[in-house]
Amino acid sequence: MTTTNDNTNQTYLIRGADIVGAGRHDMVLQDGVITQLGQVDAPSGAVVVDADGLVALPGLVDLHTHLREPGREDAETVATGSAAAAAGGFTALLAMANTNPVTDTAEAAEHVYDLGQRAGLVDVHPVGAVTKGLAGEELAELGLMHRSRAAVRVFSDDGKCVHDARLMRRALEYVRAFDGVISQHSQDPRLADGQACCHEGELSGRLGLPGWPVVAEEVIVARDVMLARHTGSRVHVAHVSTAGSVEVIRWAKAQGIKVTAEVTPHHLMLTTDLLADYDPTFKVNPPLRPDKHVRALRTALVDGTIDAVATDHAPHARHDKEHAFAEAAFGMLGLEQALQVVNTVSRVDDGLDWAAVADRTSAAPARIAGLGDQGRPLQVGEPGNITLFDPDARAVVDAAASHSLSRNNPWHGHTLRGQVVATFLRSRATVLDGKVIS
Ligand SMILES: NC(=O)N[C@@H](CC(=O)O)C(=O)O
Ligand SMILES: [Zn+2]
Ligand SMILES: [Zn+2]
Repeated sequence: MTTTNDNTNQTYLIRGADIVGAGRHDMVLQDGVITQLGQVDAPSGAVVVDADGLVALPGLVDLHTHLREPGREDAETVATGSAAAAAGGFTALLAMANTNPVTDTAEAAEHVYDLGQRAGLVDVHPVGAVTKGLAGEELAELGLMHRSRAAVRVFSDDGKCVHDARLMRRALEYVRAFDGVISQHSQDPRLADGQACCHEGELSGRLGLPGWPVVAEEVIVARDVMLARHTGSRVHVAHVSTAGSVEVIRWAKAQGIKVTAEVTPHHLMLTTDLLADYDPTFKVNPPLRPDKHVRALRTALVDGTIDAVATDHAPHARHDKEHAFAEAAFGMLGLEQALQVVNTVSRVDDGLDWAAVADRTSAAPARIAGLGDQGRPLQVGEPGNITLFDPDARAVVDAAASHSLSRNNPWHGHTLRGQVVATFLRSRATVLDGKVIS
């Protein structure tokens, strides 16, 4: 699918948005940047967007997206994933390396980068694999990927844990030279064996499903923060799911260790008891956890122990997902509902104000990934990367209405709060009136 945008030079006047960090103002977007802020007259030829009652946030940045191209274009392509991202208010995403072939060379990274440019709806930044083929045996070409056109800065074997401590140490040392970061899928393969498919606890016993214990995650988080301390490098904990991991990260940050962390929308809201019907939609890695962990994750997001919300958008084709629970693929969609979930959760808890939402969904992930022109405050002269969000809308999620090629949407049928109304990428509308512009 080719996407054509003929609105590149269009000027927009966003009328009366509640601009995070700036108050209620009009905003003019032109030539890639915010050119005016305040009470302004419509420049000639400007498209006026009535933003009364809408919040303007810096465009969202996702540290953790699975686009399935190359290899599984039946589940997602760079173009369809980009459309889902734009619809969700994103202006940039990091595309995980577990494609086929794996993104473990400069050429592979440039290929994904170019597909993102061609789709033109969000900035697609490929994540590079830490080890060749994600096999956990030999470091991939980290330096070459960084020096490529794709300028890779985030590396991850996500889907698999870099469990060899010596390899993890070497990877951390390697990326320090260019302020890169290793994003770890924290899961000890000996504590969470190949059969495990849900949280180990009272429910897994009752359902007769092999579970994996919280400690399988926590031992790797603990090990990695010590390796980060030893090397002075940056480690990022992907999809934190347990209260114990939060404690370790909180401690490590207090020591000045360079650790950052992300939590997914689903781990902020959904709990393990959804598995009672053996619905594989809710099968995900790491697994949904009991309420006690969900509460710890929310608290950690509010107090900043967890830096960012990241979707772990993991599309899967029907024939991989619609199986008996034990055989179904791990993963769920997340791009289109992420901001709605954060809005829903933070309304309930009353913990996150809009400045904090903007930080956790945009500024912090942009900083972690080293994306200089994303996550910037909404001020004159800054890039026009903006999401307009209606915080009070209520929408019933319909999986069939997704831009994703896949339908494994855990929010299907849920009523969530809020709705993305418009998204602008460097002043160009990628979404208007809730519709992706293609
Ligand atoms: N999250 C998942 O359950 N699945 C991810 C891999 C991963 O993030 O570990 C996938 O690629 O499908
Ligand atoms: Zn993972
Ligand atoms: Zn993932």
